[in-house]
Amino acid sequence: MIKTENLTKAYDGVKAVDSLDLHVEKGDVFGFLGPNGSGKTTTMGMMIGEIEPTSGKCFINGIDVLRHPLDVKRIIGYMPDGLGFYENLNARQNLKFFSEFYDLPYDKADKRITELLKYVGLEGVEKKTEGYSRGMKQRLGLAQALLNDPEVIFMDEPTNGLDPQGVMQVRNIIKDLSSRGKTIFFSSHILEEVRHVCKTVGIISQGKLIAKGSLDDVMHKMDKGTAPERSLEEIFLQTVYGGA
Ligand SMILES: Nc1ncnc2c1ncn2[C@@H]1O[C@H](COP(=O)(O)OP(=O)(O)OP(=O)(O)O)[C@@H](O)[C@H]1O
Repeated sequence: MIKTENLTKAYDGVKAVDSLDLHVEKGDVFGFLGPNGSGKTTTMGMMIGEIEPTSGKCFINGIDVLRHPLDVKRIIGYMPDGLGFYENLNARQNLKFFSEFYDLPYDKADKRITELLKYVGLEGVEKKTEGYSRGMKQRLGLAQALLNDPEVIFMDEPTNGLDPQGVMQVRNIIKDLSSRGKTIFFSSHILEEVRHVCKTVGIISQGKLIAKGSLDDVMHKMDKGTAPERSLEEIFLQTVYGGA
């Protein structure tokens, strides 16, 4: 469960995230939609305890992120937008390095890494990550985010730059994680990306949450019944970008 209360971040007096009140239920796949610069990454940064809010609060499974950041780190996984790996190490070696941040005994970590490499389709890939395609890096990033078998998983634009096959693979993994009861917070600036996997969505524009609920409800609210023939994509684009 993810809950924010009045969560706000200002940079030099300008609010990147403005009074965000969100509630994501346990087991939900929540799509956080908004254009570039709308505040998605900043919001996630505050949720995972990497960005200090200017004001407001955030709770993960009832734990206050600001007061107990390490407790929160133990139960979350984070897949950032820009993935950083040691390029001269292979996938297993990278995961081994990251596993040392968790209290996993050596043999347990090894077993977990083997399971995860299989899960994301990188089993048997021995080459260094410098030779990885973007899709392979995304899948390794996902494995990294799942190392501690987190209850709540944050993904910042996880399908960004992937080809259709890569997009499908990430979507299938998200669906599988959801079927195992994980709570997933997934950001994107593309409506199509969240439609396939998300149960509920929130739309952020210029730091403010302008709608939340089921995708149909949200689109219905934003449409205001003015042009019923418009597609969801058109309604979304008009609302957040002000386009035609
Ligand atoms: N460290 C920072 N210092 C100053 N301004 C920042 C900083 N980080 C973010 N911002 C500003 O806050 C706003 C929200 O940025 P953020 O990265 O959260 O948006 P986003 O929705 O994730 O964008 P994108 O889709 O491009 O990743 C932007 O105007 C950005 O320029």
